[in-house]
Amino acid sequence: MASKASVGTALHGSQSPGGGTKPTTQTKNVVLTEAGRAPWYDANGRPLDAYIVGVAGGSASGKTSVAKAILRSLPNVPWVAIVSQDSFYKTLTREQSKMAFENNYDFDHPNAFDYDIFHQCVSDLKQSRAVEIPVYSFVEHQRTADKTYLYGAVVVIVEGIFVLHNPALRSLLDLKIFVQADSDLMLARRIRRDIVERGRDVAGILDQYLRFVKPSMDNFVSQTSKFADIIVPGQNNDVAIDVISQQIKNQLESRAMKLRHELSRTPATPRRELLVSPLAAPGGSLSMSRAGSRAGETLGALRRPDLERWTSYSSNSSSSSSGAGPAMLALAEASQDAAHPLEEELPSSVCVLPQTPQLRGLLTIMHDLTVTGADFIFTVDRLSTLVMEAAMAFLPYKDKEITLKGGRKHMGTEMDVQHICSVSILRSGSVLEASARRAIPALARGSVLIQSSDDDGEPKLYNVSLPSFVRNRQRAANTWAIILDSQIGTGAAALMAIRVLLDHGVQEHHIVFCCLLVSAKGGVHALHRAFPKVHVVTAGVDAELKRRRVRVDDGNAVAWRGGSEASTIGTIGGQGRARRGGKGRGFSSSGISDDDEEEDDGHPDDSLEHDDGRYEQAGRITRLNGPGKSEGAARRRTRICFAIEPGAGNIGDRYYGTKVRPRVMSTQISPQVSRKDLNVK
Ligand SMILES: Nc1ncnc2c1ncn2[C@@H]1O[C@H](COP(=O)(O)OP(=O)(O)O)[C@@H](O)[C@H]1O
Ligand SMILES: Nc1ccn([C@@H]2O[C@H](COP(=O)(O)O)[C@@H](O)[C@H]2O)c(=O)n1
Repeated sequence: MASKASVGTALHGSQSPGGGTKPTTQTKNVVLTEAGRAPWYDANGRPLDAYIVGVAGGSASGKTSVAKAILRSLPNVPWVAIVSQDSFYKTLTREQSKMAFENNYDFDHPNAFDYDIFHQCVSDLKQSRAVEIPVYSFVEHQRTADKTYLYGAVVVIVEGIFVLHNPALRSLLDLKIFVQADSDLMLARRIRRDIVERGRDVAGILDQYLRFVKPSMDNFVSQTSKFADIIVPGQNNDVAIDVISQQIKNQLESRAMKLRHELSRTPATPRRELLVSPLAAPGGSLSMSRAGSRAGETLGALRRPDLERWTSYSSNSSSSSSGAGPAMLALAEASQDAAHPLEEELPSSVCVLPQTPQLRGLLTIMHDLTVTGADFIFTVDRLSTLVMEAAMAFLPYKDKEITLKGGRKHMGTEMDVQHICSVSILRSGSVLEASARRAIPALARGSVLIQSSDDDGEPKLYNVSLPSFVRNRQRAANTWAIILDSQIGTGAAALMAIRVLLDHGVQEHHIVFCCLLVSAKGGVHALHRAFPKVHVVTAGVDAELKRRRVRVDDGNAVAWRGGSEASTIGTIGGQGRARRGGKGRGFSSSGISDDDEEEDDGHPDDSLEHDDGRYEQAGRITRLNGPGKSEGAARRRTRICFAIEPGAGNIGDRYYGTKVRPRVMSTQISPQVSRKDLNVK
């Protein structure tokens, strides 16, 4: 008889093999994802509100059915969640539970619900935070031990008999709907549903209906219809659903963010190209002979301001000591031999490994597109190890007494973290994973799959996979997270990954971002502006972030320079728009004009575009269709993207030996519910 509600199971009652009916598991907390989630935060990293729809009405009026119909009408909205008020019934005492099984407990009084946790949950979802929703069993009249993890919904539909009753809850709703149905229709539906899905018998249903359900409808529920923006009939409501879905689409469109170009803007710092990197010498030659030859060329090292910042954060944390300070200071002292020309060009949160001749040598191999795959992998692994070792200095340490030979005591240190995980930005972040685990064997692994949209170049979040301690808000607050990515260009993916962790409750100063390469003129500035407490540790810095025209190869952006693949960080402009032959929507909000995203400007495919609008051809040029192309296939097969210069190519692709990005057509985030489960056509 007992049946636990869990997400992802059938949403409707089913026939038992014997032909009779049996109560089935049912829950209404579902998420359906069809596409990646576009940025849900502004350029400062502040989250924008999710759109919250409230659906109230009498029991069996059709609230859940209306919620599902709205969900079906929003196929292009990536993540839509339905949350049921049932999840927030108060926990019953033993006595109350006995009453419930005897149909003597009033589940239709407003006091039957725990509005505090209900409000907190909806408020968290509105602020795009991850939540864990209680799972309720109508058969047991209790919450089960399970919880449903929910994260990433762009639209949240909250349904329940008292959704419009509580003023605080009402104030969270962007759209208020009341479903109206005749009481005899509601009773007929309820009898059938409660027998099939909730394990009840007719006598009990009628008894409960007359004593509690009907009076509640008359005294409380129907009164709340006056708060509704729209009254929807409980049947034949297609037109109403259309109107509602159009309203939601309009609202979402007006909130859409365009961040990529904004993040790629060159910060207003003086040009010091000769001082930026030995790899950024005039003409783009990779000059090892310059490595370490002048103190002025040394890139920024782990710097004292970072240590002070770290120390002040860690002293706020009760569990941390400043044990890492001395280690960091030692590293910093060792690199105090030179003034760092990039200090002005890199934000203080970016820590660049001391540019020793050895490190420059490794960076040179990584930048060299002619090295063998084995050499490249070997080099990337070594660089990853160096980066990870440096990153360890940002973790908290505490005193630890040990016993030496002969019984003497000695005070040492040990890492002081409750939970720690790596989060790879798939897939190029995975190249650092092995080194991360070598440095911290207990490291739990997580990942986020972020890809640039073919349509508008914006980063899209397709999947989030985090250890269970990050999915729990309390434990997430005590978690340290090391984000792994091979390079930071515009900073768009980095910003998104950090936002995901913050949404789960990981503290900003507990996040360390590890990468092999950043662009001095790229998104690290935007990253610092948005999240100044996140430390970025990198092996190298390249000078520029360049707009580059790339060929589109089967949906993957491939940039060509001298016949070799260059590093493409993100794209602007898209196949879809070009195929339609128009210029598409301008990106006025991000400052990109239609001219910026035009598909044909008469320039070669691998030309670099300077800030002043000049174009430059570098290396041997491989033209796709020759200069001056204006129509047809060439138009359809190029787009603008951003690339780090000089760049090391797509490090993930070079490491894994293919330039094909993981393609995600549609994906689901936990809980796993398919359109089929929802009977979505
Ligand atoms: N428009 C409709 N036409 C036919 N049956 C419906 C309709 N809307 C709901 N029902 C049925 O009524 C029952 C209760 O509907 P539901 O949407 O679960 O109501 P509520 O969430 O308000 O309790 C379900 O068995 C459902 O299949
Ligand atoms: N253990 C419970 C809890 C609630 N109910 C009834 O459910 C109704 C609300 O759910 P709807 O899907 O119908 O909106 C409410 O009228 C309660 O009487 C129950 O029977 N047992």
